[in-house]
Amino acid sequence: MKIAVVGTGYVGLVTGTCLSEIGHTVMCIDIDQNKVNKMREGISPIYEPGLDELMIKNIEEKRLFFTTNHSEGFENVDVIYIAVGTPEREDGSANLSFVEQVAKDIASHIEKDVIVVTKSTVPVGTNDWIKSVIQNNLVNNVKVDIVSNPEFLREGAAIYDSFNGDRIVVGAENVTAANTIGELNKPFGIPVFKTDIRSAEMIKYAANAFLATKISFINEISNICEKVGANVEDVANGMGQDNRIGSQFLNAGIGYGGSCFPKDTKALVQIAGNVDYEFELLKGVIHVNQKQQEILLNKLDDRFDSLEGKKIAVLGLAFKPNTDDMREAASIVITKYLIEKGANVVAYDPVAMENAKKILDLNVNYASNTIEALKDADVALILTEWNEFKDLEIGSFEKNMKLPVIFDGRNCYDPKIVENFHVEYHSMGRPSIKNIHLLNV
Ligand SMILES: NC(=O)c1ccc[n+]([C@@H]2O[C@H](COP(=O)([O-])OP(=O)(O)OC[C@H]3O[C@@H](n4cnc5c(N)ncnc54)[C@H](O)[C@@H]3O)[C@@H](O)[C@H]2O)c1
Ligand SMILES: O=c1ccn([C@@H]2O[C@H](COP(=O)(O)OP(=O)(O)O[C@H]3O[C@H](CO)[C@@H](O)[C@H](O)[C@H]3O)[C@@H](O)[C@H]2O)c(=O)[nH]1
Repeated sequence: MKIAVVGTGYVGLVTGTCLSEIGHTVMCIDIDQNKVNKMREGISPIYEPGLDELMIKNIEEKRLFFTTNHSEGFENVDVIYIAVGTPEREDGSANLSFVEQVAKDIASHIEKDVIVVTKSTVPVGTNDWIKSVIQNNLVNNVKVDIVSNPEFLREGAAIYDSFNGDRIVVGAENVTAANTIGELNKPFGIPVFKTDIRSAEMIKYAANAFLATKISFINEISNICEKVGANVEDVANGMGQDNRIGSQFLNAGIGYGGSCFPKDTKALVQIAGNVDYEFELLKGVIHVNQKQQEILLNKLDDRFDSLEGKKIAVLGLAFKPNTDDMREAASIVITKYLIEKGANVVAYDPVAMENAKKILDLNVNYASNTIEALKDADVALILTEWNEFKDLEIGSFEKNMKLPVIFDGRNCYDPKIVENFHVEYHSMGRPSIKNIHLLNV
């Protein structure tokens, strides 16, 4: 099938590349000329394991193309995917201006019947509105069917998820459109769940809100564990072995970040509010998440009289491992606070430092590796659980830091192993280890 994908952020680029990999001819359209130039050469503008290789393969096999020109991109296509951003407005609601522009672009360029598939995460009712925007602006006499096909990929595991997802959700206004999109996705070998458009739109928000709820729930349990002397990792393990609960998304830490959970939970509160329903539980989930970074900072403040002049090594800046995405990363709030307190912040992240430099306080310094960041530091804060940090010998903290005090926001180390070293180790929801009494500090 000939497909156009509009918007080549995470979702658009991964979707376009994977659809070409299963045999379709895909034209990816983006308004950003620099991005398009890079992608034509097989260079992904985002760090995503496995993506570059797959792009190059499909470009070489002449199934994957890139353009900034909508009329070229829409020429002769059977299906158009909308994958532009739906960022958060100030009141928490989703900003649909990019989607509206795409709907108008589609209306003014298509010359044959098409199915328009919305991949972007959009509030319930948006697909009906997209259809009306297209129909009100159509230049040619063609038929447009709308399908909601929300995306469930995780950054850092996007290619794996595209080929191994649990389900593909297809919300359509008629059986023919649903069947066409089901067939188009068949080579992925993933079960297709067909429903109506509004339910499909709601599934996306409900799924993200539920996962965010799991995280905030375990974070609250973690906070209680600290006070009662329990170990949240064992608690999560013991809970997760119950199949009704499941073991995933029960890692306590400094809360969820990224381009989706923070914005989508707030948008769902708005969606509910628009129909006079107060989503109390989800409001709590959002509040707990905001508090979780403060909890780490409060522990740091309790440990030291002042952070003024202290060298603080920050390990990990991205919102999660295996990505360079800094959107809503915990490191933004945490480094800002440390700088305000007069600390000397030296940060290191394996891939996110270039993006971090555009966002973080200008006073943050950057090291070129973990050991350089730890050198003579008074404190180490671990904010992202990259394997590179998890695999670090605990002895490296002891050897390189002035004062080996570690605050681990992501529970990277087994306390039983840490106990063997002269370090002070504070993690989330687990008893602290204070093994530096010999240093008399
Ligand atoms: N990032 C994720 O992991 C993820 C996962 C699932 C769903 N989603 C949802 O998918 C959507 C896209 O997210 P993203 O992170 O990929 O977005 P993004 O903001 O990273 O990228 C959007 C792209 O669209 C382009 N664009 C904007 N207007 C355009 C237009 N008129 N024509 C062509 N291109 C245009 C931009 O230049 C940009 O490259 C959002 O609704 C998001 O909530 C994201
Ligand atoms: O047990 C856990 C799991 C995750 N997180 C945090 O939650 C955030 C989100 O993690 P993850 O879900 O792995 O990454 P995303 O790429 O944001 O993916 C989520 O958001 C996407 C966009 O909507 C969806 O497509 C995915 O299904 C959904 O998992 C990150 O900050 C993680 O550190 C935790 O704190 N504890």
